[in-house]
Amino acid sequence: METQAEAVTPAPSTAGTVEIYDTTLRDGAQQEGMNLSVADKVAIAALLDELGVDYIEGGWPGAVPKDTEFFARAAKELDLRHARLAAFGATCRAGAQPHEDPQVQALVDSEASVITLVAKSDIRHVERALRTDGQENLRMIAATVRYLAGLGREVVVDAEHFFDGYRYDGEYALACVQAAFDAGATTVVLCDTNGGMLPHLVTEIVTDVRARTTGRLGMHAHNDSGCAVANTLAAVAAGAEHIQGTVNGYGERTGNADLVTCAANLDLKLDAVRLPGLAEASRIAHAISEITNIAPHPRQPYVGASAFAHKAGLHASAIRVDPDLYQHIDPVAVGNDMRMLVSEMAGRASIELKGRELGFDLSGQPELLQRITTRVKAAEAGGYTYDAADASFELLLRAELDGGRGPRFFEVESWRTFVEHRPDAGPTAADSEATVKLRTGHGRTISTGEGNGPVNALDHALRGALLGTYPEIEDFELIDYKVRILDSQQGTDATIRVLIDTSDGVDSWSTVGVGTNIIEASWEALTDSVTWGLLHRGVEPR
Ligand SMILES: CC(=O)SCCNC(=O)CCNC(=O)[C@H](O)C(C)(C)COP(=O)(O)OP(=O)(O)OC[C@H]1O[C@@H](n2cnc3c(N)ncnc32)[C@H](O)[C@@H]1OP(=O)(O)O
Ligand SMILES: CC(=O)C(=O)O
Repeated sequence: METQAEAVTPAPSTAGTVEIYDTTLRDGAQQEGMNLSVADKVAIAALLDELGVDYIEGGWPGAVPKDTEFFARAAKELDLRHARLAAFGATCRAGAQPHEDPQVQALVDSEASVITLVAKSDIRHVERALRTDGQENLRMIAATVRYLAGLGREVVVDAEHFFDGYRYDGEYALACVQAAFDAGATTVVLCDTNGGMLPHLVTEIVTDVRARTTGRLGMHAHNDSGCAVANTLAAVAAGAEHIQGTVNGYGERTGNADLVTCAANLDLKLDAVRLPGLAEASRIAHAISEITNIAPHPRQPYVGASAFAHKAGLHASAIRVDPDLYQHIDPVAVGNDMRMLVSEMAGRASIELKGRELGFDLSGQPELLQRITTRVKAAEAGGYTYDAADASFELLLRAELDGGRGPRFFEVESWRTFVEHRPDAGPTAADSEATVKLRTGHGRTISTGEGNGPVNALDHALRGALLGTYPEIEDFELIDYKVRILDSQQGTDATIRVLIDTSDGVDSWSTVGVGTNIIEASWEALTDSVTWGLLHRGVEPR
């Protein structure tokens, strides 16, 4: 069987034996709510190249105007070191010739050295969606591949609905694969377009296709059965040498196979890939989340913020001996970090390891560790949550180390706040006022603040009172404020937990306050926030 067009030079693979093909910019962009600008796409492509993927599918030029522009800009702006750009499009239309089809011409005009064609391989789709017959579809595939390969392009064929098509009419699905290889496709990618496959079916089908063809096979899995990564790995085990997926698993409906998870498994566990940027994967996946403006999923395998976060005391006690006892890999391999979470489930080992993470050596101090553990458990029983408020935990730890006192940048004399309802005020007018009286080494200060809501007014008043002594707080900005009612059956007497996230433009930190009064709880979280911020700026109490 002829599997390669002579004119085609295979892509130099940076990986082991399996090629990594990213489709974040095309299939990933088909995710509900995602809308990438051309500049976003260029920025993501640069990050994907840093990750070290072999191919970056940039979009469908000729169909989506932004994608046409992407290829034009990419040629000028991107200096790709690892990856080759692939332009995606369909085979020529039924009854047409590829050189006359404007959509095929747009692929040529994109100047991408790799062209990926989506081709029907399920006879039901051929007859019902394309409204043509099986022979004509085989002609469309062969003619389009031959035309593009003849122009010196590497041609990848995505056999759409391959698995469903194979189960319905295996001979026809295989004939589509064969037609693509015979015409010069370097790779035929078996697509689980509807995402409903299970790993044992993928193993069975890919094994059969492998036995009956000789060209490079790929796998493109959607996640509708929750098995996209497993299906991709099953395909590789059965002989596929090219995998497609998207960073963070973006994609239509439930998404595509998460490419980083797939590649990390193939690299670290199966030795089938060498991804040059794997050790930067966490940063790159998060940077791409920033660009897509879709919050990263903390429980994402390998790169999620919680992927190596340990909460249970028993886990921590074993990790203290050897982190491998509770981790499947060293997080450094994917640029992630092990984190200890302090909570009601903590034991002394959790506190010792968290202390180490924060720069305190608490080893050999069992009484101190016990005191802190007891205090944490009691506070958590009362509504505090330290696994979401590292900064407040650090202040608690410092207080225990300092005989119960802890860092003090100011002494609060009193504070008060009130809300005034004025029917004639506009919607943006401040409706609250707060007064804070406190003392620093520079003397007594009284400050009044206005705000939209009493907490905002208190924040302004506290800043006003401290700014003269500690100008550093000018940079502190409250970036998130969350309130949770802990025992809602108590009605207006319920315990309230407030979590505040603060940033100084470089770092961000989280603090917690608890009380039956939302303003009191907020005040506690606010003062912890200012104290931790000053401490970490290296400021001495003045
Ligand atoms: C599985 C996948 O995710 S594949 C990628 C899907 N991505 C997208 O669809 C995003 C970009 N798509 C588009 O911008 C538009 O759908 C376009 C430009 C491609 C086509 O738009 P239109 O010409 O208006 O056609 P429309 O979208 O209504 O229908 C698709 C046409 O392509 C045909 N078609 C579908 N698949 C193929 C194929 N593999 N080969 C050739 N023709 C195909 C359909 O039969 C239909 O033809 P018809 O116009 O004769 O009915
Ligand atoms: C090609 C493609 O995106 C699919 O079949 O899902």
